[in-house]
Amino acid sequence: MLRRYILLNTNKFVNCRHVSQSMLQSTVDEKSGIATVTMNKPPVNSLNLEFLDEINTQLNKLQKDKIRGMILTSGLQKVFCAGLDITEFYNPNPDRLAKFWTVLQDTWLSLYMASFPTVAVINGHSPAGGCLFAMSCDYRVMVGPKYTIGLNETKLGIVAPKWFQDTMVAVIGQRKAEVSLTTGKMYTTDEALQVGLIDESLPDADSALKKGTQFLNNFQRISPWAFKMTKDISRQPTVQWLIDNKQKDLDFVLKFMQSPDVQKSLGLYLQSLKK
Ligand SMILES: CCCCCCCCCC/C=C/CC(=O)SCCNC(=O)CCNC(=O)[C@H](O)C(C)(C)COP(=O)(O)OP(=O)(O)OC[C@H]1O[C@@H](n2cnc3c(N)ncnc32)[C@H](O)[C@@H]1OP(=O)(O)O
Repeated sequence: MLRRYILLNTNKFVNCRHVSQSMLQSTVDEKSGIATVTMNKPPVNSLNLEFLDEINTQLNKLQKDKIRGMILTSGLQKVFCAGLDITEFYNPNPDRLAKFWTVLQDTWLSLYMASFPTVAVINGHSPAGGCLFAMSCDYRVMVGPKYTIGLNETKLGIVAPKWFQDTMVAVIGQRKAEVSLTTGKMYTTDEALQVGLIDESLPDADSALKKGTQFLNNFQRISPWAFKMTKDISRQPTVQWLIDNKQKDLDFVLKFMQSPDVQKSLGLYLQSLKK
């Protein structure tokens, strides 16, 4: 493995393994075994087929490398992740859409059930799929106060799939999730903290990264096996539906996304984004 000194987001030089450099940068601190995975796909880290594939491959690699923890963050100025790339849904090629959705399912399962502890350092806006990724980590630290986070699918005229919804229920509870999902609510950092969607709010990215690292350091004294078993038991009810219904979920999406009404809503939403 290539060893070198590189500059991390913390502006400190640390001795680390440099794992990859493309849309995703991943570094592992040799001493702590903590990986920092930085999404860097301008302009907004939207999740298309290729990007998701890269994220999933990296998560699987980190698992094999037996890292001790992971921070997921963004290298962009003001966006953590804009969610799924809407152009994957608009006038889709059915074969590509099927691949895209399958890789999304797999990436979510890899992240949600990661064998190592994970922290999302949310250093920018985090709508829809971006919020799903953040909620799938074990801890969320968000840079405030100006960014927003939430599952806004209804505002696009689409529906958050059951496993997106269940992930939110697991974080903020049934009642709050229901109101949040039906209204497509995007929370400010303060609101997200109040409702329990994030665990901490920090004024800048450096202190958020430090806080995330502090959280991961808790696990130095915890057996990785005990951690993983506990997480599996806790998260099993949320993942089991997708594990049992991957094909049904895919069939739903293929049908739903090719319906004229949904295409019309998506077209209007894309236009409004371009404006
Ligand atoms: C029985 C029911 C079963 C249901 C089965 C169906 C299930 C379907 C589920 C579908 C689930 C979807 C989840 C999603 O993630 S959908 C994506 C939702 N994302 C958003 O709504 C975010 C939209 N973006 C923004 O709000 C903003 O861009 C931002 C993130 C706040 C950043 O703002 P900023 O001002 O910095 O940037 P711009 O808005 O100017 O954007 C720059 C360019 O990027 C393009 N863009 C933005 N977001 C996306 C995106 N998600 N996908 C593709 N492209 C995106 C934007 O158009 C600009 O492009 P331009 O430079 O060409 O103008």
